[in-house]
Amino acid sequence: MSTQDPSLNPQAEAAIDGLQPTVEDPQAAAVAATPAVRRDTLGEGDNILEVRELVKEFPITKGLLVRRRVDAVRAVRGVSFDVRRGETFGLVGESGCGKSTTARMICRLIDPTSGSIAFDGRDVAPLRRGELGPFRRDVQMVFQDPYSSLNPRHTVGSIIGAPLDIHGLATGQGERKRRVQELMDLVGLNPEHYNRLPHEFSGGQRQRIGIARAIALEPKLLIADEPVSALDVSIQAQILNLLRRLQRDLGLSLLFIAHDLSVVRYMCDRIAVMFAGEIVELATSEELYAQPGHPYTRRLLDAVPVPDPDARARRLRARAGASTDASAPPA
Ligand SMILES: Nc1ncnc2c1ncn2[C@@H]1O[C@H](COP(=O)(O)OP(=O)(O)OP(=O)(O)O)[C@@H](O)[C@H]1O
Repeated sequence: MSTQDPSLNPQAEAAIDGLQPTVEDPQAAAVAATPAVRRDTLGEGDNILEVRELVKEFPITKGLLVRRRVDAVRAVRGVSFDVRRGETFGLVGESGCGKSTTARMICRLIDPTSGSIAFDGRDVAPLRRGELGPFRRDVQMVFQDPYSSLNPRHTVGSIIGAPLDIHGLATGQGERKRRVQELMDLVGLNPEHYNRLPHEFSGGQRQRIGIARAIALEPKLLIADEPVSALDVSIQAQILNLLRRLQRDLGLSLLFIAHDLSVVRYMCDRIAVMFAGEIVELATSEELYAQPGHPYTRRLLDAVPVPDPDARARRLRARAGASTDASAPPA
């Protein structure tokens, strides 16, 4: 798989690919068996993105000389949702529920098995690599791990400037440097550090580099895949504030992916809760927190830390049954 971006360390993909399936859990099966409550709002409003019945199966093959498909991991099982222009839409669920796979399909980093992805009114799911040019400019991604998603041998200037080069948007070296330094300033980095290498920056600063690279092409939709999970708690709020400010100032639509409902609540207008490759609930932030409709959502809410002596017991209860394995999902 190629993203055509030399500044993107292949480990960024490997970090997502290397996920280990979690242990199957009978309690999780009981949760999944409960009928899904859907306060769905499909088809309303001015949508920048419309995802319908998106499916991703990863084949499981056997054989040394001739690979035979024996089964498939159904990572995403018919997911549908809309992202409205200018809104922050949250996709939340535990590790392994299919959030990153959904994001990677929407960006067309991987091909969907079936389903449609309408961006700005046009279905991009059937487009071939060579036909994705303008779409690649309009949809950009911020990755989870700022340590492995930046090429350690490239300077910050070349990392942030790479999308400008690829899309031929910088007319000369001076113009390119001016634009990159403008972006560095916008995300709170010192423009003087243009020639520094990623290892000279802290985790939070590296994530700012990743964000500057993602907004370099002035995208319409930014997909942030767990952008603060790898950062110290003290730094997380700074990066979330930066994303909120950019979203507001640049008029971005934001698809925000997280496993932590407390983070999503702070960021999002509407939230979709994913479980075992499906969306089990979709509601506005206020609705979801005031009246969670699905038992799984209630368990995720139970896991949110609260300054309460009983919180630990609730967290342990939630953790006891909160793992899913997409290769052997609940019935
Ligand atoms: N390339 C792949 N080949 C086979 N299975 C895969 C592949 N990529 C992901 N999976 C499986 O698909 C399921 C969903 O993975 P995905 O990375 O989308 O989950 P996630 O919700 O984003 O988790 P996390 O929050 O840990 O990133 C997992 O069971 C994972 O092991």
